[in-house]
Amino acid sequence: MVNDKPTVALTLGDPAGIGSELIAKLLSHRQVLEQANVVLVGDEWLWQRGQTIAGVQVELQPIVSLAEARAQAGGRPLFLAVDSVHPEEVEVGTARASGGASVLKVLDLCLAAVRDRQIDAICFAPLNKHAMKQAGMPFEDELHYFADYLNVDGFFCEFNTLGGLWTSRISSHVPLKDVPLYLEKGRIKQASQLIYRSLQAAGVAEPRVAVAALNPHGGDGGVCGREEIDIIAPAVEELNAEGVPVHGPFPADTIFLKARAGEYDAIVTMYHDQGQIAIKLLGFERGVTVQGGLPVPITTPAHGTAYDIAGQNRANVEATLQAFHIACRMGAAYRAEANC
Ligand SMILES: NC(=O)C1=CN([C@@H]2O[C@H](COP(=O)(O)OP(=O)(O)OC[C@H]3O[C@@H](n4cnc5c(N)ncnc54)[C@H](O)[C@@H]3O)[C@@H](O)[C@H]2O)C=CC1
Ligand SMILES: NCC(=O)COP(=O)(O)O
Repeated sequence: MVNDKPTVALTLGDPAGIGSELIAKLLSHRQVLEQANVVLVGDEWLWQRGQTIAGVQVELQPIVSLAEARAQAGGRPLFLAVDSVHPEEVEVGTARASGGASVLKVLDLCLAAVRDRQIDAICFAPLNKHAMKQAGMPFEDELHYFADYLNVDGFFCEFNTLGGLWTSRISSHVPLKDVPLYLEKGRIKQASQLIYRSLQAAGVAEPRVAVAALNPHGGDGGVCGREEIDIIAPAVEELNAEGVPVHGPFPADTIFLKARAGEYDAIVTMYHDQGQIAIKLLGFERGVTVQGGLPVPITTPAHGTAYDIAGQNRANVEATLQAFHIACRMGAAYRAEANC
């Protein structure tokens, strides 16, 4: 029987990491089933292993295709079993091509289903970019893979969220030495516009967005680098002139203090660790990554595969729970948009 809840696909992530134990813990939370029709997509043996590690037992209802997820939803979480990797191909705590290929196979199924509106959102357990590259993924990360799969031609970037604070990025999973190559006025404007509009769509009428500088002390008048003067400040000025009121550039080592004090809703960061170190220090257990700029909702915890603790039942499930909550909210909006 079809109900009003969003239908959210969960995946087990990289089979050598903490994903399967996290999803077992997640599905043992009663509130999860109240929020959404959940469909787990993954290998049966890996799901069993996750439950054993987590010390939980959750009854699932098998389905044979994501096309039946909506109609079958109602009671227990649904389970679409796939054959993506075998136990002997997995060494816990080690990145392998077999693990990367498994992740890609499962994600492909989910991407097609969310694109075709058979489901409303994806929340994936941590994957491993090294393993995915070993499996032949030709992109810098999964976000580029998703964008390619979904034929996205606009700007996209990861958003990292912690409660009410969001970040977007000019550059992401690239070597630090290449970061300046990404520092273009156009990209800064697009990353600012994307987070501004996304916050508005999420109900923040007038988002307060700050743009971080690149260099120490915001370049210190040009003696510590000129990107602020030549690129970032002109981008901010143009944005303001075009009706996107963002502020900055601000020295990156202190702007998060202002955000923590509640002065900003979002910070546009110039590179991965500039935002992630701050966000993870502010709340490692609660951080979520939202795949920004895609036409479909996809979320994941901000932490990774944690190979060092995989299989030990030490993985904290809180960030996965938060990622699931956000997937539910975004999935409900995605579904409502289709019904308009
Ligand atoms: N959601 C996703 O798919 C993400 C995937 N990654 C990928 O994960 C892989 C490993 O990345 P790392 O930089 O080593 O970061 P990581 O987050 O996997 O691990 C960093 C440290 O945090 C700890 N940790 C992580 N999650 C935890 C949890 N839930 N509970 C308790 N402790 C936890 C780990 O034990 C480790 O000591 C990389 O391939 C990266 O690309 C990274 C971030 C997000
Ligand atoms: N898989 C999501 C992801 O990698 C996001 O986290 P981060 O690497 O951007 O920190």
